[in-house]
Amino acid sequence: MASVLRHSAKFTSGISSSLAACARNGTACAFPCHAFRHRNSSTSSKIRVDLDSSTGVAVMTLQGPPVNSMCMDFLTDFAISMEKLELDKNCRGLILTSAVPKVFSAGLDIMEMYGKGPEHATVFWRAVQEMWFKLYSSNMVTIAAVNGSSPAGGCLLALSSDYRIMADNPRYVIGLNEAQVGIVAPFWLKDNMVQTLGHRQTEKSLQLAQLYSAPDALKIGLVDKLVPEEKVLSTATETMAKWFSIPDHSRQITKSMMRKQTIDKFLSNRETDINNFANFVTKDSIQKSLGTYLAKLKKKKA
Ligand SMILES: CCCCCCCCCCCCC/C=C/C(=O)SCCNC(=O)CCNC(=O)[C@H](O)C(C)(C)COP(=O)(O)OP(=O)(O)OC[C@H]1O[C@@H](n2cnc3c(N)ncnc32)[C@H](O)[C@@H]1OP(=O)(O)O
Repeated sequence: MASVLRHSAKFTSGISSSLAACARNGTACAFPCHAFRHRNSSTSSKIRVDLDSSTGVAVMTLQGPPVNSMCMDFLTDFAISMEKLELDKNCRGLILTSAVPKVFSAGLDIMEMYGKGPEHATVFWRAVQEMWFKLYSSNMVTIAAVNGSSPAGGCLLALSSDYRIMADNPRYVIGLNEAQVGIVAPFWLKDNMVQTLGHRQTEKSLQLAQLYSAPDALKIGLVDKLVPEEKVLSTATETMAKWFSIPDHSRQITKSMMRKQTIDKFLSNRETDINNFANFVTKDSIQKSLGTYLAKLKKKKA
């Protein structure tokens, strides 16, 4: 709870923060103040949210270096930001992107799963479920602007969005590589992938823990569009306009109809899924796999 309060994202007026910035720099404000009239920003330790009320588009920027890994603070910030945006009548669409060079998100923070007891595993997994659930069931149009590598939990963010745009860079990878880490994608994430790629492709992707380069991800339909890196965000904004041309109520009902089965299955198995995770991740054999994987990640640098 303390952590929730500490990291509670505070929406502040864009006008006052811009003026404050000008005042801090001791410079005349370069932008006319009306340019900020409709902007609201919130920043927490891991996530920044900028909502332009005049367009109805919020940009959520992941800003947790070195790799935007999803630790408890990240998950808490994410849930709070989503709740605020969902309740904000001025917000119709959300773009997810990263401020960390070359990485969209490295997925779950492995340190949150390594060397921790079942109580921590329970709290952590509930927060992971909540992140997926809030995004997957969002009323907003959600677009992932994937401007870097996006393995595992990073791919989860993309998969649960309505549309995925990725930087056209063959060095960036995306996919669910959980099996490589010695863990298993939960059923709701597997279902989410099946809906996107189909059963056969998902089976191969998950069993082989495949990470696809951006061009390969486009080929199999894991992402919808590739654009040069500097155009990822602007393309996401243009794409949003197309989705906004459909009336919200009919688009939202259609989305919820398409996703209902997966959501219902998740909700009725949520507690079992948490218990399975806590039992699974605290097993000696799984801890050993996680330790080996972590060591490999560290060794990469040496
Ligand atoms: C019946 C049983 C069923 C029960 C169900 C059980 C469920 C079990 C669990 C299911 C969980 C599924 C859902 C999701 C899982 C995950 O997300 S697991 C995480 C997987 N992620 C990865 O494998 C990515 C690993 N990282 C990388 O590949 C690279 O870091 C990168 C993202 C491509 C970036 O590369 P680069 O820019 O070269 O950075 P690095 O030098 O590699 O890393 C910088 C530092 O960050 C550390 N780090 C990287 N990733 C993570 C991470 N995910 N968690 C924690 N830390 C990470 C890395 O070690 C470096 O650290 P330092 O060396 O200390 O600087």
